[in-house]
Amino acid sequence: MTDWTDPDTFAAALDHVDTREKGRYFEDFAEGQVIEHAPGLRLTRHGNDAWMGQTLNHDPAYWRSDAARARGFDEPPIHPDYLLAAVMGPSVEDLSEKGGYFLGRDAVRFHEHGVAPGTEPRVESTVRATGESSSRPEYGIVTWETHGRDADGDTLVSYERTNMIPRREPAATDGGRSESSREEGDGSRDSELPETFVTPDGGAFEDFRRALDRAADRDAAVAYRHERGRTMDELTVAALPLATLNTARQHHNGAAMADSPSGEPVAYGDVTRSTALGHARSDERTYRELGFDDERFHDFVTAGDTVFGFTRVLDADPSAGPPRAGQVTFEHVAFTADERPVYSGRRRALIDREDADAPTATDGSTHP
Ligand SMILES: CC(C)(COP(=O)(O)OP(=O)(O)OC[C@H]1O[C@@H](n2cnc3c(N)ncnc32)[C@H](O)[C@@H]1OP(=O)(O)O)[C@@H](O)C(=O)NCCC(=O)NCCSC(=O)C[C@H](O)C(=O)O
Repeated sequence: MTDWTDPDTFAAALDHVDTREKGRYFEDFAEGQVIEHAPGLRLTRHGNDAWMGQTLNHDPAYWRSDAARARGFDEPPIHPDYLLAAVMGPSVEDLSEKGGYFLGRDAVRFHEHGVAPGTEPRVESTVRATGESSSRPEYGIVTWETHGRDADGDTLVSYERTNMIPRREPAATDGGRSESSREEGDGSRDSELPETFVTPDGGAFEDFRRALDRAADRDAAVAYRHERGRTMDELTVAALPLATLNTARQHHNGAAMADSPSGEPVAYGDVTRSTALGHARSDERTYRELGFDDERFHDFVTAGDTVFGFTRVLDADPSAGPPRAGQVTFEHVAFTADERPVYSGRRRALIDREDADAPTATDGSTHP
C-alpha cells in the first residue's frame, strides 16, 4: 500500500497534483465588473482597540465614554483607520490575494463619523481601470472603487485603490523595486527644498493657521517630523492584517515571500500608514477625519523596520467645519530609520480650535 507521507512519495505527489488557487489574476478583471465580497467582519471594540493600540493611535475618544462625549459622539465609535482596514480586508481575497503590491489609494471618504461597534459592513468593489505595466510585464495595474456599507445600505467609507496584480502568463513573481532604483540619488538632496522650515507651536487649529502665516510670502514651508517610531514586528506585519481578514500572502506567508524581492513578509500598507498617522495625530488636536487623497506606497516595509512620521501642513481653512474646529490639509509621509519614504498621502481633518475644550454633541457641529 502506498505510504503517501513517505517524504519522496509525498514530494512526487506535490509535483503532480493541481493547486486549488486563491485570488484572481490580472486577466480576471474587466472594467465595470462589480464584485460583492463575502460577508466581512463585525466591527468590535476588541479589534478596534488592538489596531489603535498597536499603531499608536492612542486617542481616548475611541475607547472612553467621557472622552467620546467631549468629542461629540454618543459612545466611543470605531476609529476611521480601523474602519478602513476592516472594509479593505474582506476585499483582499477577491482582489489582491494573488500578490502584487498595493500601490496607492485615492478619494478615501468617511461618510459617517460615529460608526458604532457591532456594525457589520458589507463590502462591494467595482473595477474602474485595468492597464498594462510598461516597466513590469509580469504584472498589470488594476484600480477598484470599494464601498463599505451598513445594514441599511448607507456607505460608511469609500475609496479607490490601485494594485499591481500578477498576470497569469508569464508566471507571477512578487514584484519589487530593483536595487539600482533604490540606490538612485545625486547627493543634492536639499537643492529643491525651501530655505526655512516652520513648526507649529501646538496642535490646535490656530497653531497650524499661524504657522502657515509665518511661512507665507517667503521661501518657507510648514514641515516637521514626529519623534515616535514603531518597529514592525510579527504582530504588526502578520497579526493586524489577518485580524481584518486581509489574506494577502505578502503579510503572513514567509514561504511564498522567500522568493520575492523583500525575501520575507512585508507590512500591510494600512498598518504602515496608520502608524505614521498615529505619530502625527499625537501632535495635533484631531476632531474628525474627513478624507485622504493621492496615497502612495513607495517602498516595502519588513519586520525590524521602524516607521516614523513626517508632516507638511498645506492649508488651514477656518470657514470649513463646525464652530469648534477648522479644516487642515496635511501631507503625511511614513519613512523608515534609513530615511526611505514608504508612504505618502494628503489628508483633510477637522482640528479643534484652542477654545474647543468642553464641547457636547449639541455644539452646532455639522459633522456628527
Ligand atoms: C511596487 C514597487 C516595487 C514598484 O516600484 P517601481 O518598479 O519603482 O515602479 P513604480 O513605483 O514607478 O510603479 C510601477 C508601475 O505602477 C504605476 N503606479 C504606481 N503607483 C500607481 C498608482 N497609485 N496608480 C496607478 N499606477 C501606479 C507606475 O506608473 C508604474 O507603471 P509602469 O511604468 O507602466 O510600469 C514599489 O512601488 C514598491 O515597493 N512599493 C511599495 C508597495 C508596498 O509595500 N505596498 C504595501 C504593502 S503590500 C500590501 O499592503 C498588500 C495589501 O494587503 C493588498 O492586498 O493590497
